[in-house]
Amino acid sequence: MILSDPFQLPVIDLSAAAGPAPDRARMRRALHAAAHDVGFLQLTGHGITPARTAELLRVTRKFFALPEADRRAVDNLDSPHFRGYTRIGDERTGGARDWRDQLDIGAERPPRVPAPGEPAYWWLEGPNQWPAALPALRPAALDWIDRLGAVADLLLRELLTAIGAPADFYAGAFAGGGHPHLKMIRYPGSAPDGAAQGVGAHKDYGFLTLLLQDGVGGLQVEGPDGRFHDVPPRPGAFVVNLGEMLEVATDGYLKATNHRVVSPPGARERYSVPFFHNPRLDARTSPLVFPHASTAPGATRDPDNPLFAEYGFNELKGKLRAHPDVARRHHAALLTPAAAV
Ligand SMILES: O=C(O)CCC(=O)C(=O)O
Ligand SMILES: [Fe+2]
Repeated sequence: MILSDPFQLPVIDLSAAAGPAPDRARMRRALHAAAHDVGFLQLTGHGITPARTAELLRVTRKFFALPEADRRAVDNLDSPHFRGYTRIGDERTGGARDWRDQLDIGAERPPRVPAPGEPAYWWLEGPNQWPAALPALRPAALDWIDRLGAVADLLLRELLTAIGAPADFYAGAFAGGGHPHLKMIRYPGSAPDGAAQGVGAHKDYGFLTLLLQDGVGGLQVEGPDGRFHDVPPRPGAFVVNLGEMLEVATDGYLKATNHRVVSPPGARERYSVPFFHNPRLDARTSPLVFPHASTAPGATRDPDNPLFAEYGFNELKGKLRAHPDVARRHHAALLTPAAAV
């Protein structure tokens, strides 16, 4: 007998949002269950064409194929805004080294250096660093941010409707475009010491993450049994997971789920591009008004990972922890937990 894998992620076809009412209702029921029970799903029917997706992966691979000097020309050590290139082994999750390199990109905005008394999270706003050796990257990345922002916005509205909340409850938190974040990532195979941590177990900081992964695999999700389960790549689908803000907003009714990436074996490379649908830095995530609020179990309480309702503090916590070299170089004064908030 073949047992079905209980961790096969639910597949949600977002095109049903514009379809006949019965299809829409069925999709919303499935979305409600996925967000409440698992916190992860595979998203199809999102309207991003295979050609556009292939082009983004092509430009991602090209960036990592540039000579090291061209990648180092946009080193994130030179950005107080945590933008640019992080070398393999310079990022940390759960206190241990991640074996990946990456390019961090956000909305292209002028720097907003916090004045005395203003929250330190304004450091997270600022210009990107674009690789001069690959001019095609900038338009491709900014276009992807726009398009996935629109998909994520629709998905969030469908999710809020699905659980009985007003669809536009968080419109104010995203006013002006929110604080989107795109990460182009390469996992360059196994580390020389044999450690398998591509990226360590973590939750994402914001509302929703839409992940494009290539065909290699390695992403794993923590199940209710506390074990990590593979999320096999599904061609044409984005892996979607809920971030800490939705867990905070719903007092744990919706789940931000731990996930990690196991390094590909040997010298095999894996590429992925998560898009993080984050609200404005100064958005205070108000508790969601919805009919299931009374059954919410409470958000996770982990002394090593406090959850902040004001989004900017939640992201700043993560960035200081993940990029200690950038933090030491530009933000030494923020390195005590009390200073960061
Ligand atoms: O590369 C992946 O598949 C996941 C990456 C991830 O979880 C993250 O960067 O937050
Ligand atoms: Fe993540």
